[in-house]
Amino acid sequence: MNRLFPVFLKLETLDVLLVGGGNVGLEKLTALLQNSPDTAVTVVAPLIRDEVRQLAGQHPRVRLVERAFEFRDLDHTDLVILATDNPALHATIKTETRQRRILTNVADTPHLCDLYLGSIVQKGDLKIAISTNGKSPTLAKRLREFFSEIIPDNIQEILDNLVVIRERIKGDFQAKVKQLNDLTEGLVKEAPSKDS
Ligand SMILES: C[C@@]1(CC(=O)O)c2cc3[nH]c(cc4nc(cc5[nH]c(cc(n2)[C@H]1CCC(=O)O)[C@@](C)(CC(=O)O)[C@@H]5CCC(=O)O)C(CC(=O)O)=C4CCC(=O)O)c(CCC(=O)O)c3CC(=O)O
Ligand SMILES: NC(=O)C1=CN([C@@H]2O[C@H](COP(=O)(O)OP(=O)(O)OC[C@H]3O[C@@H](n4cnc5c(N)ncnc54)[C@H](O)[C@@H]3O)[C@@H](O)[C@H]2O)C=CC1
Repeated sequence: MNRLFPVFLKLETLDVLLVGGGNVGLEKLTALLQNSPDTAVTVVAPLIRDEVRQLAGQHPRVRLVERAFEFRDLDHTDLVILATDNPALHATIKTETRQRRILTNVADTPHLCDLYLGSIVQKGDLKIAISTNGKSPTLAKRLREFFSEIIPDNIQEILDNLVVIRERIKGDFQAKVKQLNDLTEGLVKEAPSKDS
């Protein structure tokens, strides 16, 4: 059983610290900004890759701090992602964030993580987060590709229509729930095959 509890964070209301600006840092920053482009992210690292700089250039709330991590970087931080090439530093920072009760993801180090990043399917307002319980991020990535392919492109249209219908339906809560369930029943029923 996978005991992780999934949530959808309003990341744009939080202050995120990313320690490390190399390949792994770039991957994590990309994941954050693809989902929540206006997030305030402070990237701290002595060496920052050009791709990270480019990304920061496109996102005004990303701040680059070109020096080694200092404990004061944890002040006024809600969420920390560690992505340096220094595992001993990760362990030291994690001890401090634990004490300060700041949730922390340590890239590629499940036993130090309070949370894992998921593989994310995005189609307009629809978002599906996938976890393999840390067993195979590659399978999570393949499943993302699979779901992106099979979810119809008009899903946003369906959602937009449902918003209108949802606002229009009168009556008590139970009646509203029933109507919405009846309306959407066909969406999950298999389409009849040609010879049936
Ligand atoms: C536990 C977790 C913690 C965390 O990092 O958050 C973790 C851990 C580790 N990742 C490792 C490696 C790789 N990670 C990826 C990719 C992704 N990894 C992501 C999440 C997670 N990775 C969390 C669990 C998620 C879950 O439950 O499934 C994704 C989903 C989200 C994201 O990072 O944004 C993103 C895909 C996004 C997408 O494309 O959809 C690839 C594939 C690739 O890049 O093509 C590889 C190389 C192939 C391989 O090794 O499988 C290693 C070994 C490192 C080493 O060998 O040193 C560890 C450590 C270990 O397993 O012990
Ligand atoms: N590149 C990849 O896809 C993978 C990398 N790894 C491992 O992950 C680790 C990181 O890899 P990369 O991102 O490729 O390394 P990298 O060398 O590209 O980046 C390391 C980053 O950490 C920063 N850093 C180092 N000391 C710091 C400090 N004291 N404070 C703040 N920042 C500091 C550097 O300035 C740099 O920005 C390595 O140990 C690597 O072996 C594991 C699996 C895949």
